Amino acid sequence: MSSIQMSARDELLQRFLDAASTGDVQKVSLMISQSKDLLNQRGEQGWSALMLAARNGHYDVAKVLLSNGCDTSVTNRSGQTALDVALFWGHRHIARLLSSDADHDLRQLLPNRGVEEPDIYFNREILDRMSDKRNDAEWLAAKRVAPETVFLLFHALNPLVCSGADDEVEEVRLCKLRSAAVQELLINSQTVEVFLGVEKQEEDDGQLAWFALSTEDDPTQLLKHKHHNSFFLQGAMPGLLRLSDDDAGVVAQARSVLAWHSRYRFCPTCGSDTKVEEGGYKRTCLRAGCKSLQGVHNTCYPRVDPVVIMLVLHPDGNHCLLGRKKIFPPGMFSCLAGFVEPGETLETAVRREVREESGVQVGPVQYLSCQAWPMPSCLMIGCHCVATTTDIKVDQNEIEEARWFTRQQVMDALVKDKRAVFIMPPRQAIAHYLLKHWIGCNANL
Ligand SMILES: NC(=O)C1=CN([C@@H]2O[C@H](COP(=O)(O)OP(=O)(O)OC[C@H]3O[C@@H](n4cnc5c(N)ncnc54)[C@H](O)[C@@H]3O)[C@@H](O)[C@H]2O)C=CC1
Ligand SMILES: [Mg+2]
Ligand SMILES: [Mg+2]
Ligand SMILES: [Mg+2]
Ligand SMILES: [Zn+2]
Repeated sequence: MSSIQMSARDELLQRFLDAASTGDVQKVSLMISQSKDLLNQRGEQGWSALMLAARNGHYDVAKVLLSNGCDTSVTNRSGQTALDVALFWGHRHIARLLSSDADHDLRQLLPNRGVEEPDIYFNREILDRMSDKRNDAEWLAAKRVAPETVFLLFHALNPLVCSGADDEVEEVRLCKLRSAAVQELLINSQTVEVFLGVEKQEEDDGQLAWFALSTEDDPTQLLKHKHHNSFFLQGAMPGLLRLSDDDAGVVAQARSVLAWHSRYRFCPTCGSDTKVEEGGYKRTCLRAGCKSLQGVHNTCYPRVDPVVIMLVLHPDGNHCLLGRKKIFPPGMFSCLAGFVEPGETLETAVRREVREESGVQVGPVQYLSCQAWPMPSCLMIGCHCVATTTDIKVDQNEIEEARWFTRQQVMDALVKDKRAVFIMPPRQAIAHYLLKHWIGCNANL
């Protein structure tokens, strides 16, 4: 476009951008004092004055632009901020200037850390795991036959529970069987047994031990002469969310270890058969000479998969980003989440998953709390973070929809107000806690 065709406005902007690009501090300052709205305007390919200064290493120009309140989160058509540009071209002093400013402002939006260890579903530990007893075969054998010992029964990873009603939502209790009731199972070589721990108590003597037993046999046969009103809880979600907080913690431990047994029957190193050791906490390869027998290998122990789950806050401090997967119940939106990949920090994983799933770029990240999630064995690492860009581009493979919701909309959903525009994740999910913590609501809703 020739300068003749340009409107006076375009021409003014072009002069301003040229001044920033060539490092003419005086001209930039003068033009801002005459027309402040030039600050965040963008020219060709969406480049702002700050990006051009960052591109060409003009520190003083960047400083003047920032001191006049220039927006550091603006992006060009390639989705780069001025900070990205400065980093790309190696102008570290400008990158430092941009990141310290941007980070400081954005960090102010993160909520206070709050309670160090909130009582989140699945996290309660009513047993002392006593891992030192896992190698004490004699002690374990004595506990196995002690009449008061508690046995929890699982079939296809579903716990045996009791309930007063047939209600689909009512809280259920774990069925605690005594050794007399599980004699047949204990001698069956197909039964997988895991020592869970002893009930927490002061005295050393008379410790009440708990075991989990997993059977492949027909559960209806097993139940014939046993507990009235007992059944295997069907479907991990939402079935497992019907347990009491005490029971949920025990199930988080038992189900994850049993799921590992069901998936790692053979040696992951050579494919040979394995034997169960250490009270159900180790599988050892039976083939002499297998590499897994030399040294310590994590393939022999139960696995835990770290998953980051994050509430992304809008740079305006008043919105948060929630998404929904196709499998969610209608109307429900929740925090974005994703598996941590090898070689990643939690912060990097948060930024990558948010970018992949929503197209939004994330700046500061703050860890809040975590949750055991035994489906089959995740550790949900709950974070708040602040976005530096706000345009949403959803990855349809993972997320059906993602939206910015206002603080008021989250409050309405939390109290189930009739104006609510979405449904909260259930109170048992850490996503619920991340949302509640952001709006500063500590009441147990
Ligand atoms: N407690 C809570 O509030 C919530 C818990 N979750 C849990 O977090 C888990 C991870 O979240 P997603 O969004 O699904 O993760 P994601 O965004 O990383 O995508 C999942 C995909 O990643 C791949 N993947 C990479 N590593 C994997 C691994 N170790 N195991 C299985 N798949 C792997 C698979 O292709 C899978 O389909 C979910 O499976 C869910 O159980 C998710 C949201 C809320
Ligand atoms: Mg993902
Ligand atoms: Mg995901
Ligand atoms: Mg992923
Ligand atoms: Zn092996």
